[in-house]
Amino acid sequence: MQAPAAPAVIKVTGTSPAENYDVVVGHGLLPRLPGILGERVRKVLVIHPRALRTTGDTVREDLAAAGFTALTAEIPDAEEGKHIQVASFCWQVLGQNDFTRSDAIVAVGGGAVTDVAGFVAATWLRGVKVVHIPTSLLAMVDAAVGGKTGINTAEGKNLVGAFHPPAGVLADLDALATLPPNELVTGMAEVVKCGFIKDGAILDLIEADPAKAVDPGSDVLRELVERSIAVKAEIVSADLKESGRREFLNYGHTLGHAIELAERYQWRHGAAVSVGLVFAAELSRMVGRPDDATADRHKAILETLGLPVSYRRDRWAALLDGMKRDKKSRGDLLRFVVLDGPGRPGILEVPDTSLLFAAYQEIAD
Ligand SMILES: NC(=O)c1ccc[n+]([C@@H]2O[C@H](COP(=O)([O-])OP(=O)(O)OC[C@H]3O[C@@H](n4cnc5c(N)ncnc54)[C@H](O)[C@@H]3O)[C@@H](O)[C@H]2O)c1
Ligand SMILES: O=C(O)C(=O)C[C@@H](O)[C@H](O)[C@H](O)COP(=O)(O)O
Ligand SMILES: [Zn+2]
Repeated sequence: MQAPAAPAVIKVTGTSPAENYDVVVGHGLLPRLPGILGERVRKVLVIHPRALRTTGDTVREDLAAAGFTALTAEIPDAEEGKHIQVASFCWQVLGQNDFTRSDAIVAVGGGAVTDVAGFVAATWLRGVKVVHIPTSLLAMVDAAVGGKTGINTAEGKNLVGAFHPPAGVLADLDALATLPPNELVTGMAEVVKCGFIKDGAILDLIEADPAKAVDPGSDVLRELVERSIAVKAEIVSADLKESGRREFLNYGHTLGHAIELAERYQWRHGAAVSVGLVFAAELSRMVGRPDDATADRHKAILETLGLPVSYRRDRWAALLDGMKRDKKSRGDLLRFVVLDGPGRPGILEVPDTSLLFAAYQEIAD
C-alpha cells in the first residue's frame, strides 16, 4: 500500500501578520491541533453536531491528553444549528466555565457548525480564538476558510454574522470516509463554483473522471480540494471583508440562498447553490456575457455530478422576495455575480426584475 501524500499547506493572509493562518489538507492531522492553539490557551470548547459525537469526543480526549481543559458542546445537526438559541447555549457554556479571552473554541463538523461556532467565537468577549476542523467536503473547500461566520434568521440565510478568521484549519481527508455520498456531492457545487470563477483546471478534472471526483479516497478529489481552497484563500487574503472581489465567491448564491429559505432549509446549501449557478449562467448569457459553451457547461457538469439544475416554476414570487434580502443588494438594487467568460466573474446590477424572471424561465420546471 502507498503511503498517503504529505499534507499540503495553503496560506491565508490576514489583515495583520498575526492574523495569517494555514489551511492544512491531509490525513491524520489531529496531532497538529495543540500547536495551532498555542501555549497561552488553557480551556477549549469543542463544538460539534449530534451526528458527530464520537469525533467531537475524540478531539476533546486528545486535547485533555495534551494538557488542556477541554469540554464539548453538542449542538443540533445541520441548519438547525445555525440559530440564535444555539449560539446562546454555547455562550452559556462558555460563561459557566469561565472562558477568558485567552481560551479557545474548536469547531468540528460541516459548514453549519463552522459557521455557528465561528460566530460564537467572534462574539464571546468580542472575540476568542477559533480553530476549524471541517468534516464535510463543503466545509473543507469553503465554509472553514475565510472567516465568514453566521446564523440564519426567520427572514433569511446568514443574515446575522461577523468576519472572524480562524487561527487555523485542519482539513483531514479521513473525515470524508464517513460522509454520506449525497453530502459529498452537494459539496461539489462549491468546487464547481471555484472552477468557473477562477480555476478552469477544476472543471477539466471533474469532466475527465466524474466518478473519481466524488470518490473520497481518490487523488482527483484531493487535488480538487486543494485547488478549491487555493481559490478561496487567494480571494479572502485580498478582500477579507468583501468590499470587492470577495463578492465573486457568492456566484450562484443569490438564488441559492432564496431556495434554501423557500425550502425551509430542507435542501442542502450545495444543492441550492447548484441551481443558483445554472441560473446565474443563464442570466450571464442573457446579458451577452459568456459564450454559449461556457454557459451550457454549468448545467452539464452539475448534472453529471448528480446535482439539481432546475427548480419549481410556481415559487418565483417567494424566490424574488428572498433574493431582495441578499447581502449584495444596495437599496432596491439587486446585484448578481455573473460570468463574463471562464475565470472572469463580474457584477451585474439589475434594476428591473423582468430580466431575472426571463432567466428563471430557463431553469424552471
Ligand atoms: N462561512 C462560509 O464561508 C461558508 C461557505 C460555504 C457554506 N457555508 C455554510 O455551510 C453550510 C453547509 O455546510 P455543509 O454542506 O457541510 O452542511 P452541514 O454542516 O449541514 O453538514 C451536512 C451533514 O453532513 C453531516 N456530516 C458532516 N461531516 C460528516 C462526516 N465526516 N461524517 C458523517 N456526517 C457528516 C452533518 O452532521 C450534516 O448532517 C451552510 O450553512 C452554508 O451556509 C458557509
Ligand atoms: O466566503 C464567501 O465570501 C462566500 O460567499 C462563500 C459562500 O460559498 C458561502 O456560502 C457564504 O457563506 C455566503 O455568504 P453570504 O455573505 O451570502 O451569506
Ligand atoms: Zn456557499
